[in-house]
Amino acid sequence: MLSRDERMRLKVSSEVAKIHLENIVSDTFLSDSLPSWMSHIGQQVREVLQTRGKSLDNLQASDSLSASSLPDSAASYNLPVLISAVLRDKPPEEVPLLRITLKELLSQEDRLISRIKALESLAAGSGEEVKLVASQLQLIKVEKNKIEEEKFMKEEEFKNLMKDRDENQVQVEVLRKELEILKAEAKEQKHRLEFQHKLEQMSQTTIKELSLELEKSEMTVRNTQRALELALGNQKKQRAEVHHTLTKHFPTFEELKSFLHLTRQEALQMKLIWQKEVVALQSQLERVAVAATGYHKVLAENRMLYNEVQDLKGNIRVYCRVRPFSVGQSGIQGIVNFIGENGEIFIRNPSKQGKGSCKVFKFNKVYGASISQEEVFQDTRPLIRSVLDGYNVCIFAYGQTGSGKTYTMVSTRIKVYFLKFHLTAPCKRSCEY
Ligand SMILES: Nc1ncnc2c1ncn2[C@@H]1O[C@H](COP(=O)(O)OP(=O)(O)OP(=O)(O)O)[C@@H](O)[C@H]1O
Repeated sequence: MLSRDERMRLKVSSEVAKIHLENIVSDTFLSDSLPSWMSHIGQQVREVLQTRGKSLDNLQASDSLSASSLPDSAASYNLPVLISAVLRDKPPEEVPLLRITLKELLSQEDRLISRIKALESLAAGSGEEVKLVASQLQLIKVEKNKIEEEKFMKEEEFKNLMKDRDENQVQVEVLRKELEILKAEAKEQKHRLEFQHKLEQMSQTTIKELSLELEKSEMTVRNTQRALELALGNQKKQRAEVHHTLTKHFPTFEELKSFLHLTRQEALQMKLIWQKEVVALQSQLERVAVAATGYHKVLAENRMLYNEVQDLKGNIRVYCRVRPFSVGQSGIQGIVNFIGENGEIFIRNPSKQGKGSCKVFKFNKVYGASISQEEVFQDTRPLIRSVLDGYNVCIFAYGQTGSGKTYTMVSTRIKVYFLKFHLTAPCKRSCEY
């Protein structure tokens, strides 16, 4: 009797074999490239196999049957019947080909049956295998524990390695920084050395230049020495010549000496005379100085009196000047009727008749239209003198536009008029503007 598990395993094996056989048959007979009679045979084989499959299912369903109870030649037992059934209707020329194909099918079926048997034997020995597998499982568990321990150890090692790596990284960082510092120092040293090298080069060139200059100056000294020696020789010669000349002209020198002595005596006498004259002049100067102080006093008094007179004449004086008609106004009749000698001017009003037709105005002085600039400036002369004496004076012109203010004040001949005062140099400087 087969157990339920064994039967299931057998069913699976037979299903696999069936599918395999079906595939072979369909590959062989149902291809589109085969002739129609071969496809027909394939179809018949499939049907036969399906009926066999059904019988197998029936076999598994009934518990009274066992796989071992099947005869070994069960498949071959049915196949000859099947072959004879298939070949019965076929023409004789197709039979050999079909026989070969069916032989192959038979051999494949045999192979499948032997595989089913092997599977049955496997199912029989499964208990022992389970035990084997359990022992192997135990061994595997032991191995697993070992592996886990190893794994733990490795993890610990890994952690230690990581720690070491971190420490090493820190050290590497420190070393890198030190390396950078060393690099910077090396760079600085390199710069310094380069600078020193340059300095050395410069100093070498300077030394060379100096040595050249030294050589030049040595040459110059030698030349100068030679020139000096020459000059000394020449000087000696000249001195000898001078000595010779002196000895030659000695009598003339004696004459000159006596003449000089006489001249000196005369000069001394003259000096005495001049001294007496200077004393006399000094006394005269003192007298002149006394007279000058008196003169200055008198001059100051005179100035004071003069300015007092100016004050008495009036601190504010008003002069009137009548402007002549210009060239284009020759046909117009003037309104000035009469100019008096004491500063009166009579103005006529043509729009009025009788008493109110003439008005009289009084000034310090009235200048007529024919009066020249010199005459006007002559009257400012006393005021200019007061300015020179240190008094403040202001002269200004007043009148309507075009009445001749600028003409009167800033004549081109004003400078000429100033020169007529015959001023002393310092006064002249202060007056010119
Ligand atoms: N006494 C004079 N004789 C001849 N020409 C004169 C006289 N006075 C003025 N004029 C002429 O009259 C014109 C006007 O004179 P000026 O420019 O001096 O007037 P003003 O009063 O200064 O005028 P404004 O107020 O516009 O400056 C000028 O052409 C000037 O040469």
